[in-house]
Amino acid sequence: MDFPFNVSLYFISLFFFIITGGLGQLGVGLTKLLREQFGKNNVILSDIRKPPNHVYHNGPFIFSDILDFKNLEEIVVNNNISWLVHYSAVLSAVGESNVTLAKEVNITGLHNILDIATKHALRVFVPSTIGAFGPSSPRDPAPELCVQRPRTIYGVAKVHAELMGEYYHHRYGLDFRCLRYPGIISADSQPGGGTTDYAVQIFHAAVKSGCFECYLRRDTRLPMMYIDDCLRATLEILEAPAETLPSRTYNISAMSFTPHDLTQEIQKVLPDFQVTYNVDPVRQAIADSWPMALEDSAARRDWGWKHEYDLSELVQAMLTHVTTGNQLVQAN
Ligand SMILES: NC(=O)c1ccc[n+]([C@@H]2O[C@H](COP(=O)([O-])OP(=O)(O)OC[C@H]3O[C@@H](n4cnc5c(N)ncnc54)[C@H](O)[C@@H]3O)[C@@H](O)[C@H]2O)c1
Ligand SMILES: C[C@@H](O)[C@H](N)C(=O)O
Repeated sequence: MDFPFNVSLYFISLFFFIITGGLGQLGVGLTKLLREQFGKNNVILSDIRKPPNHVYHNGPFIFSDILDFKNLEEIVVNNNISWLVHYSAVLSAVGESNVTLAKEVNITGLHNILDIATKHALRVFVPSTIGAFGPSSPRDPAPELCVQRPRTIYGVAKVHAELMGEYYHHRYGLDFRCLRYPGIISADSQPGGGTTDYAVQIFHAAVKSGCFECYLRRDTRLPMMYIDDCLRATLEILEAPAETLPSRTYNISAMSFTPHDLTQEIQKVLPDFQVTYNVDPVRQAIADSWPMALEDSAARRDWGWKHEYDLSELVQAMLTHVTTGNQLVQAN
């Protein structure tokens, strides 16, 4: 039978997305990717902050505080939302300096998201993190299933999110999907107060001043990923047919490195670049409790996950973006 239009596109366009906490390091990039795939007006970016002009003019933006249940529910209903990507969070370092806020946003906020998603039959994506592991988890690598006793409020809330999402999936049939992201490295968006932020800041310092003071010890090895890989993985798990997902929470991995490894790789391009170390005991203790690598064979097997950026490609991409971005700023 012939159809007068492309049936797969027709079905795809039935998805309407909202991204919570979308003005952070990851949300604007994911919004761009989703809009390319599902249409500009079918993806609403939301946050509690005012967006910069280029974001405001690029597609639908709305104020949404995840702690305001009624307001969020109204947005979901009025916009016929079918997919909720939950990016709002208080990250690891900021969480330790404001535990009350982290509990509210990362635990109470998550409850609101899961209840609204269940009530209105939404699909929901909630990212987890390497921070969901703790000092008693296997560290090199951390498998999908193992002891998870994190020592940060951020990590405790993420384990709670994984378990609650999976519980709602089994109990109420909620289509819950979750990836444990490594530390994410991006050029044109700034990190929001985590332990892995140094791996973004170092590139800006290398290009701007040629020197950087690192708050982690030179031998602190952590799993990391370039933002393009992270966002593509996210799109891939959103698009994966439900029957291909025997798990609802997957590790994804790309590379692991120390500040010293990263410095040496940057020095291949900028030989005069210098790094000094001034260890912050809070962030060092967090990093020491996290895995050095993630084991991600289930994602590779179940939905074909494959990273594209290793350390050398990451450094080339970041230096190119940061340098070009700086030149654009100077030219304007
Ligand atoms: N960036 C990483 O390296 C990384 C790694 C692992 C997991 N993750 C997870 O990915 C998600 C996105 O991370 P990110 O780096 O973009 O975070 P971010 O800290 O940069 O941004 C979080 C956003 O949440 C918003 N927010 C805070 N309170 C809110 C509230 N009450 N209502 C609505 N929005 C609120 C903030 O305004 C901010 O824009 C988070 O869940 C984070 O835990 C990030
Ligand atoms: C790793 C991740 O969850 C975040 N970048 C943090 O350091 O808190």
